[in-house]
Amino acid sequence: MERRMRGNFHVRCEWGEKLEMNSKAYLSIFNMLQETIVQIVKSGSEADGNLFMVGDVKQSIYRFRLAEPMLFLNKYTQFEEEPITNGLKIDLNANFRSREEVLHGTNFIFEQIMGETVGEIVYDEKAGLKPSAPYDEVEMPIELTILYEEQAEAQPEQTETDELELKQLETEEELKKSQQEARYIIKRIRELMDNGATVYDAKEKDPSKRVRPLEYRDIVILMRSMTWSSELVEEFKAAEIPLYAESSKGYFEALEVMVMLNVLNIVDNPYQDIPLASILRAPFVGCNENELALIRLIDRKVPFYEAVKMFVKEERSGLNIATAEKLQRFLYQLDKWRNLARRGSLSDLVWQIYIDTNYYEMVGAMANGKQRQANLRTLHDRALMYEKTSFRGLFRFLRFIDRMKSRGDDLGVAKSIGEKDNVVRLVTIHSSKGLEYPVVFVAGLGRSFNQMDFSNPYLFDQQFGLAVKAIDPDDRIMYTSLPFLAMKEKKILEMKAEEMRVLYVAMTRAKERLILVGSVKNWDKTRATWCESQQIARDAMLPDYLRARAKSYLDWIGPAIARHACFENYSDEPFTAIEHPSKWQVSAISNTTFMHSLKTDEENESIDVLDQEVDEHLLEQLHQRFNTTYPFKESITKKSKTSVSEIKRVENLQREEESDTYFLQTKSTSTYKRPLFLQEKALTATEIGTVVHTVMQHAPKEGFTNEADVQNYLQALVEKKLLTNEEIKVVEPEKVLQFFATSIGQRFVHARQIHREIPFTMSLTDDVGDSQIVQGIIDCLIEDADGKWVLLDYKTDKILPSFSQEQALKDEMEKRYAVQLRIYSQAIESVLNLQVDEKILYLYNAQKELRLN
Ligand SMILES: Nc1ncnc2c1ncn2[C@@H]1O[C@H](COP(=O)(O)OP(=O)(O)OP(=O)(O)O)[C@@H](O)[C@H]1O
Repeated sequence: MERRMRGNFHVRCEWGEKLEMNSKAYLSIFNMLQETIVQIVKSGSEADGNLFMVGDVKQSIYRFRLAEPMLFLNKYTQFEEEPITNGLKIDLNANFRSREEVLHGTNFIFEQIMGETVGEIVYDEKAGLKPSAPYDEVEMPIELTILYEEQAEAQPEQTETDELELKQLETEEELKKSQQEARYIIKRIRELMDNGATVYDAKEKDPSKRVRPLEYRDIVILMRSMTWSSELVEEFKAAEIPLYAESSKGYFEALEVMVMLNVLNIVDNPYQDIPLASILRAPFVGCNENELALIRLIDRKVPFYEAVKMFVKEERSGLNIATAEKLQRFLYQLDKWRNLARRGSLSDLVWQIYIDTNYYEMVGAMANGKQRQANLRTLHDRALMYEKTSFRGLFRFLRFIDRMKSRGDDLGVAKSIGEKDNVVRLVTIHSSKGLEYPVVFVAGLGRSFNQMDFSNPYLFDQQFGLAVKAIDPDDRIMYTSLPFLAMKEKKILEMKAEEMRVLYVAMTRAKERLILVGSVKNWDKTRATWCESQQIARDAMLPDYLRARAKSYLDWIGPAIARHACFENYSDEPFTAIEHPSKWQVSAISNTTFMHSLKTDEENESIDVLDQEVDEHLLEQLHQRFNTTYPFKESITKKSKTSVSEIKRVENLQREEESDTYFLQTKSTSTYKRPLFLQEKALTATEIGTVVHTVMQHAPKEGFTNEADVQNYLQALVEKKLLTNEEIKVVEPEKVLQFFATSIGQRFVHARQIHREIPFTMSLTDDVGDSQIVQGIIDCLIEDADGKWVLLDYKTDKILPSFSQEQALKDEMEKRYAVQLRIYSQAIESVLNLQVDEKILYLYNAQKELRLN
């Protein structure tokens, strides 16, 4: 607190007789706690006391830190210019910073928008900025540039427009608002530089040196937040204008920091595959993906570190000698670092790694090199600071960093540039407070204010406490309560007042040139809305409702500017402008101006390529690569796992013998069990097949003596819940009985062993050598009385009369089921190690047995 007080206040303070302190302060960022402390330590009353406070409430932009502008305002209204009992008030509105255009323009906007109801502060004559700095006569109006999206004209001739749009889409890139604003700013900076823009230094004693050429360091881009910073950085990089973006995030995501932390992790414990792979890919080891794959192939199971060591051993005199040597050097270094980690200090180790790998110099040569080097220095500083604590060792340091990462504590990208570096700066409006720059761009003015705070179901207020949304637990509804609504309205107004002050801070940072940039979607609509303010009486400020409903800075700036004479070109109707000394230069630019034509680039490229001589070697390689056919082309269509029925189906299809003419399709394609209520209607062929199989699966070995016997057996199946009453209705008892009368039925009855429903899984290798996992279920395997093994399969196909001839039936059955039974017998032979002597199909409907070859 003492530091804060000393850092923040102009306080002449006597603490009893003992303490005398001179400090600098801004009352505008005062909060209740600070006010209370100051009230305690000051002496005397307001009229004769020793407290001196200074501040500009229009710059109070720290409400999120509980700064309370009302503290200032209360004093401001109570204190008098010629006080008797009150405090003395001195208005310091002479401005020694900015050119008059900046100040008049700022006054013009804020006189219209900042008021007590919306804005909390009255921007009157006393608050207005008075130009007092000596500048030359050059005129520099404030620039307001609106970037808008090109609206597609509504054309009745559909086809032509579509084609046109399509063409546009093909040839032009899509631009984000951040990119278009960045490109505009870049263009403007280039114009200023190319046109020999100058900077006026009023403080320079030698009058001949007061005017000097504009440099990058004189330019700042101010934004409400850094959300767009990466896009801006990218665009500036492409335009080759140095831009320094102050950022509080992204330290741990920076490539160089990640690589170095990986090195430290590996020094701590090399048995970490991913960090190790990352280091091997880093330029100081220099392996490529192929080399990493070769290392892995040495042994796929061992940790990668082991694989590296094995690779070095095996390949030192082998084909990959260059890779082995690289890795050997790395292993040697790693050993050295591991030794240092055990014996020396952590910060020395970090620095030694930078030296051994030349990584510090290397990142310096990369894009944004200074920033990267600063990031590495910060890591070293961290290690140094860590050693000053009671903790020791690399392992603990890494855990400490891990904890920081998981907590989301980012170090912020390290500051890499000093005051003297000649770069354009991108900073938040908040961090620009108190500073000044010759040329200021304020960008992103069309972006919506952040309203996140109001999406919670509760709100806090210093004055009114807590307001929550109402919850009806019975109906499970949450709705806005009246107190919540009232508090939300208050908070939104406070937020807007704060945003207004943020805009004020932004505009008052400029010494000479102020360039305001914002994007809108539809310029015609926006323009029309802005022009509505031309109807307002000229001496009146913008109405409360209009200022209160603003969603972005442009919603304030636009309607205010529309009343200035500079807006004549954009106004459809003539209007009487407010008479004001401010000078503005308004321009509206379509975003298409900043789109790079992709097509032209491509065309240029192709022309370039055509001009070049043909590289025969490259051509040969291209031919080879494009004409290569995959050697295992057939294999890619095969399933790695399949069922016997699937193989059967595929083979049958291949033979094109799905002969519906002879056979009724016995099985429907669906193999899922239908729900009971559907089954009650009528069983499908598949279901009938399943029922018959169940009956045969459980049939007693000795068979049945008569139909009643079969009927009882079926009933028993229902009782055991193996079948339903509906299902047994489709079973014809005489057909079941008949089975036992056939020769195979008799062999069944007298069999030594019977195995039924045998599931199997086996690997089948086809002619090409591809293996496939096959699964299936064998109906029945019998060892008959003579010790012969018989493979029996029940079939429920309906046989048409045209197959009354034994041979025709046999041929057809052979075609249909030979594959299946062949696989079954292969399975039995390989899994059970038996020799299948006979393969028999039992045709349940025809009540015939067929022996297959
Ligand atoms: N009396 C003066 N004569 C000449 N120049 C002055 C005078 N007072 C201040 N300046 C100059 O005006 C500029 C702004 O001054 P200073 O930063 O103190 O203002 P400030 O009120 O703190 O501004 P802000 O709060 O808006 O950041 C500086 O460049 C400073 O050198």
